Amino acid sequence: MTGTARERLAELLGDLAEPPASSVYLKLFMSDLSVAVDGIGPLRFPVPDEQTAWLRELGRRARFGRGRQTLTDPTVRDTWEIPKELVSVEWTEAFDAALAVIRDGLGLPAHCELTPDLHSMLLYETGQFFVTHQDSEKDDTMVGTLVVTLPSVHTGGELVIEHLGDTAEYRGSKVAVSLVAFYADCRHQVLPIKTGNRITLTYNLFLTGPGAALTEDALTEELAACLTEHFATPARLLYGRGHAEPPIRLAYLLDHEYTASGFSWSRLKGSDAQRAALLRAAADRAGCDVVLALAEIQETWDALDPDPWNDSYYEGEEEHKTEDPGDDGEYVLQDLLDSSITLARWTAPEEGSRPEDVSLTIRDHEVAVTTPSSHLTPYEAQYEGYMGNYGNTLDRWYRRAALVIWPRARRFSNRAQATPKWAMDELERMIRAGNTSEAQEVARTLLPFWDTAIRSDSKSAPLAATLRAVGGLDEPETATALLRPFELVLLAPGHAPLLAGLAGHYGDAWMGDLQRVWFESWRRGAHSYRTEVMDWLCELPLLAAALLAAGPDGKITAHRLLEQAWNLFAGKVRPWLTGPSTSSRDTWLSDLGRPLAGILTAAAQTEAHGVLDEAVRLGRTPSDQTALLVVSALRAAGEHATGNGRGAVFGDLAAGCAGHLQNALARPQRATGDWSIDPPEACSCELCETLAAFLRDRASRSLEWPLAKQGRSHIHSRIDAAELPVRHQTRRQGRPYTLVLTKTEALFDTERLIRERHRADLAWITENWTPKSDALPC
Ligand SMILES: O=C(O)CCC(=O)C(=O)O
Ligand SMILES: [Fe+2]
Repeated sequence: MTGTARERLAELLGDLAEPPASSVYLKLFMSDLSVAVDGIGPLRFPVPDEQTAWLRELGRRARFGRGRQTLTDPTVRDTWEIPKELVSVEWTEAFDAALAVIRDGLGLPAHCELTPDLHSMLLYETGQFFVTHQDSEKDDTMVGTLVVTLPSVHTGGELVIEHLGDTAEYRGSKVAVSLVAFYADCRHQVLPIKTGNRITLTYNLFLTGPGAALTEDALTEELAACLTEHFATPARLLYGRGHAEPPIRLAYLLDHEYTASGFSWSRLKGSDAQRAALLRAAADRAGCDVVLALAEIQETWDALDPDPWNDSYYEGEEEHKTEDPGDDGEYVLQDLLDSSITLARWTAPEEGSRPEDVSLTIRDHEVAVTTPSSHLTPYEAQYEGYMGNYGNTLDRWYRRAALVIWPRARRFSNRAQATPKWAMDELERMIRAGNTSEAQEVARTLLPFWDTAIRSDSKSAPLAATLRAVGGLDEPETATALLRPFELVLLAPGHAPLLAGLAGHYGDAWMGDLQRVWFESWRRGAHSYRTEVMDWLCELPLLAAALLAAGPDGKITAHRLLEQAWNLFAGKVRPWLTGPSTSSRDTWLSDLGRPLAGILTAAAQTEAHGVLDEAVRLGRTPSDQTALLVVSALRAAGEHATGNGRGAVFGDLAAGCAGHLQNALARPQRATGDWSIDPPEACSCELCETLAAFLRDRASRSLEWPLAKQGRSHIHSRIDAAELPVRHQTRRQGRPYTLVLTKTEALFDTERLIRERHRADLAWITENWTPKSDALPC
C-alpha cells in the first residue's frame, strides 16, 4: 500500500466487507438433540407438562451478575435454573455444521472453530422473563452466547437482541430445536412468557484456532500506525506551496446519512459502525480522542451539460428526459474546482458530553475518505451555466457524518478552534483554580489559529467570555492578541464592567492600544461605512453611560474609545465638507448626523473634552455641507435622552451653524439673467478650460462645440459627475459631431431650494437651540 497515512487509513477501512450479522438464527430437527435430566430421564419433545413440572421441582431461582456480585432479584431475572450437573446433552453431527454456519454468519474467520460450553438449563414458566442485560465474557476467547430453545408449547418469551441500534426478535418452536447465537457485546432480554413454558439451554461460545482474535487486532494496529504517522508528518500543501506543520486532526468521513438529532455512536449504520469501532480502537491505541461529528460539504465542479438544448428548445425530447437519473444526473462532472468541509456539530470526548454546535473548517490534508462525496447523493445541487472563467459549474452540498480524531495532547487546541467560547471558559476556570501559569501556556497555544477561529463566526464570537478570561491571565500581549480579532460592533453596555476592569488591571496605555487595534481594522477598506458600524456609533451614549458607572477606569476607557471613534469619524468626513457638493454626497453627510450625535452625546456625558473641542472646530468649517451634517446631528441629538444627553457642544455647533446660514442667506440672490456657474474642480485639460469659461460666463446660456468622440465623452462625464445644471446633447451632423451645451433653469431652482432649506433650518435652530435668556436649551 502506498500513499499518505490518511490515504492508507481510508483504504484499509474500505477493504472491510459489509459488516456481518450480530446474531444468527437457525433451526435443527428435534431428532438432532437429546437431553436427559437425572431424576427425570430423557426429555420428550415438545416437552410435556408433567416433565416441565418435574423440572420446576429441580430448579433454583437463577442468579445474575452485577459487577463482582452474583445476585438474585426476580424483578431483573425471573427464571428457574436446573443444576447443570443433573443435565446431559447429546447432539448429532448436525450441531457441528450449525456451529460452522454460526461462525460464518457472525463473520468470524473460517479457519477458526466455535466451541460451545454448556452454561445452564433454564425454565421460564408463564409470566417469567429476564430484563435487558449483557452477558459477562468469561475469558478473551469467548465471543458470544448460544441460546438453544427446546421444542415446547408457549407464547411470548421472545429473545430480543439489540446491536448498533437494530433489534432482532426470535421465537422458539413447538416442533424444532431453535438456535440463536449472538455476539457477547449485544444487549438482550427475554420477554415475559404469555402462555405455557419455555425451556432453554445456554452455551458460551469460544473461538479457537490459529490467530483467532488476531485479524481485527492486526488491522487496529495498522490503523493506529497510520494515525501516528499522520500526526507526525508535516502536511504537504497544494500547488507546491511546501510543507506546513503536522496536522492536529484527521476527519474520516462516513458513508451513511444521519439527521442532526439522530446521530450518535449507537445509531451508526452498517459499515459505518464497523469502521467506527475499529477507528475508536485504533485511536485509543495511538493515544487519540475520537469525536463523532456532522460535516457540511460543498463541492464546486466544472460540469458539462451534454444536452445544451436542454429545457424548452426541443419539446419532443421531453419524454426521454424524465428518465434522467437525478436532479443533476444529466451533467458530466469534469474537474473538482473547489471544496470546503466544515464541522457543524459534534459530541465532545468527555464522558457525558451532549452534542453541541461548532464551527470548524477542515483542510484538505486533514481529511480521509473511503467513498468520495461525489459518489453520494447531495442534498442540494445547483447548476450555473457559463460562469466566466470557470465555464459551467455545478455546486453540490452534502451532509456527512465524520469521525474526528486528534492526539489527546492536542485536545484543547481542537476544541478551542471549534468552540472558542469553551476555550475561554476553560481558561477562566483554570485561573479561578489558581493555575495561572497553565492558563498562560494554554492561551499561547491558541494564538496561531485564534484570529481565524473568531473571524470565521464573528457575529457570535464570545467577547464577554474572552474579556473575562484575559483579565486573570496577567499577560498583556496575550490578552491583546486574544481580544484583537473581535468586531468592535459586538462591544455592548454589558461589557463595560469587564472592559473597565481590564483597563484597571493592564493600565490606560494598554487599553488605548487595544482600542487602536480594534479601530484600525475598521479604518481599512469600506468597513466603516457599514450600517452596523453607524448603528454602533449611534448607540455609544449607552456604552459610555455603562462605562461611567464602572468607575474611574471605565471613564478613562470611554475617553480612549471616544477619541478613536472621533478620529475615525472625522477622518472620513473632513475631506467632504469643502468643495462642490452633489446630491449623493449630501445624502451621505446627512446620514452621518446620527452617528455624530452619538459620539458627541457620549463625549459630553463622559467629559471627553478633546473630542468636544475638535468637534466644535470641525463644525466651523464654512460650507453648506457642514451645515447639512450639523443640522442632521442636532436633530438626532434631540432624539437622545434630554438633560445630560444634550451637552454644550451641541449649543456651540448650533450657534456656528446658525451663523453660517445667516451669512448664506445674507448673500444677494442670483440676479435674473445671471447664468454663471462655478466650474467643478479643474482637471486642467484644454477641454475643461473651455468648459469652465463657458460656465463662468454670465451671459452665455449655450455653446455649440464641434468635438470628436473622446472629447465629447470626457465633457459628458464631467458634467454628470458634478451634477451641473447643463443639458449636454450630441448633434450627429457633420464631422466631428457637435456637442450642444445648454444651461438649464435648474440653476435657479436649485439655488432657490437651498435658500429655502437654509431658511427652514435657521428657523428650527433658533426655535430649538438658541439659548433663551433664562435657561439653556433642553
Ligand atoms: O433464556 C434465554 O433465552 C437467554 C438467557 C440469557 O440471556 C442468559 O442466561 O444470560
Ligand atoms: Fe444473557
